[in-house]
Amino acid sequence: MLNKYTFLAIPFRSKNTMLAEISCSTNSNSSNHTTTTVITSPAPSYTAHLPSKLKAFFRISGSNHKKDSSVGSTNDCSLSNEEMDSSSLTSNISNGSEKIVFTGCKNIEKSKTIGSKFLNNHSQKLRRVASAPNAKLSNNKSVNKFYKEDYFETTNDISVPARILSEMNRSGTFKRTYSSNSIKIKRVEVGPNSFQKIKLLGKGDVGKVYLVREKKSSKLYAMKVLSKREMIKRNKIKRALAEQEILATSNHPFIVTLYHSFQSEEYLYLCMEYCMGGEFFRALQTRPGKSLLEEDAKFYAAEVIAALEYLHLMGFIYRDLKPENILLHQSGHIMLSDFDLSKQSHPANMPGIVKNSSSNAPPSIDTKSCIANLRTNSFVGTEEYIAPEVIKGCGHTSAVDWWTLGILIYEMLYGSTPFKGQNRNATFSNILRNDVYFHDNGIQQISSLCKSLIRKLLCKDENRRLGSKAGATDVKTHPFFKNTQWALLRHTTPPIIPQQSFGTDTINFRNINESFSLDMEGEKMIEVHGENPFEDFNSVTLHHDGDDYSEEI
Ligand SMILES: Nc1ncnc2c1ncn2[C@@H]1O[C@H](COP(=O)(O)OP(=O)(O)OP(=O)(O)O)[C@@H](O)[C@H]1O
Repeated sequence: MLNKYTFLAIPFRSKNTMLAEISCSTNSNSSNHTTTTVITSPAPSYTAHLPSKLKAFFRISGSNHKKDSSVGSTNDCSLSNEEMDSSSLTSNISNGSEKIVFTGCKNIEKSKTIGSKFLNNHSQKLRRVASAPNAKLSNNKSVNKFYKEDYFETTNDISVPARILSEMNRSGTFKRTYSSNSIKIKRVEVGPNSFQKIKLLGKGDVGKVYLVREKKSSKLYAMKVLSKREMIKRNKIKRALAEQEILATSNHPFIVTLYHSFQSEEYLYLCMEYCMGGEFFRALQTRPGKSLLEEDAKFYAAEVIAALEYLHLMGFIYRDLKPENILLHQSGHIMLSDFDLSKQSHPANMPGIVKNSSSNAPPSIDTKSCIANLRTNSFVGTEEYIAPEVIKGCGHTSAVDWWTLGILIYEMLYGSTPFKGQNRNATFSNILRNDVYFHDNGIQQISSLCKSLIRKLLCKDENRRLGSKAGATDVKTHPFFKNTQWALLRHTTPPIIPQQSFGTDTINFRNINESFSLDMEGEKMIEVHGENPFEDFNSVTLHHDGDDYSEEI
């Protein structure tokens, strides 16, 4: 007997399409079942046929639903048997050319059949809008332009509520919603002078990341400041533009949130959610043997897979997965950051459908097809994490992300990467020639299922690598993840809860000396051949529903 039915809706780029993780759990816990489906949700009228909890859950463009449910919560989204009975959860409402089919019923077998039928019949009709941000523009003005006034003045009408939700602080969980309409993009509402610099959190080769406080709201943010001069010198302009686009387009619990992006004469600014827990890398370094227990590693691997699945669906290859780029939210959940090496497919393809031959479970999503047309040649990545096809320089695809996942899982368990050599050439040679070797790490016996997963991810032939057929679905259905409740990840307590940081103490970050200070006074416009090469950098402010939990100091 089915007693819980849980949903996690993830928007696609098109506001009319969602990816929904549907978890059904039965009284006998053994038959837990999770599936992924695609829902197109074009017209508010369809909601009339859905039970009220689902109405709140799928907030569709034009509908006036109360914005009170946290997506994926077992509490607000589990339906009682009566609700399931009374509303006959199967809705198939046609509205002109668009359809919404929501599958679900008390009887899990029936649900599966309906799901399969829908996906088979309608997979060709799912619509996606290529490269359009997953959000509504608040007005028709182009937000792509370089507004001079933006970086001199702070507007007075920032309507960001500054109260802390005590529940959020107690539970440490996310309050944001992740529906397609939960972001509103507006012309940028802040500039460098709107923030007070508190501390340097990290630095890269073209920029620095600061903990800053917004003067008006007293909220803390992480501000990435990129030097235009350095970007021009190092030919990294395109990467900065790509990073802004990916951050502004993404709306996922495991991907760092962007709030503002803007530029001054000499710098680009990305104002992001401050991940108080610091780098996952640092958390790993402080563990015995710099490693995690297998079950704990499985948890982080699952969150990373969920984030990669989303990125691939959006048409992005991440290309730089490593513990340094995984940040920890104060709740302990991961947040992928640093998208300057990511690559976007223009346009992303429609997701395909994978039929599940082994059981009568409904089909799953094929994320591989979303970026099947994207093959790129640049030599990017981090030495120990680079995939063989990148070293060979014969072009690479989204399969590189599954390779890096294999390295990451190995590193989480063994405290080091599998192909590390004495120097760069030795490392590359190991990557190309050596099989992965599982030594005794002296701490725990790694299960054969886990080793099998790693071996399959670290397959040198990208066409035979796990993930090469249907993307994330291949990886998620590996028996190692048999007990993983994909839809409930966000509501699972993470193995490491970062030391609670109070205000600006940055205890989870190492101390970095600031060798030079960013001088924001007296800036000079940077031009190349009389043109502003950063003209296409989007200066925007993004309002997210449910963001009123940010810490106020
Ligand atoms: N949102 C954030 N919250 C907290 N700390 C952050 C955040 N973003 C970045 N950092 C810190 O700043 C460091 C550098 O950030 P990031 O890797 O994005 O910069 P980068 O200049 O692109 O570096 P790289 O040259 O390695 O690509 C991170 O490793 C992390 O310690």
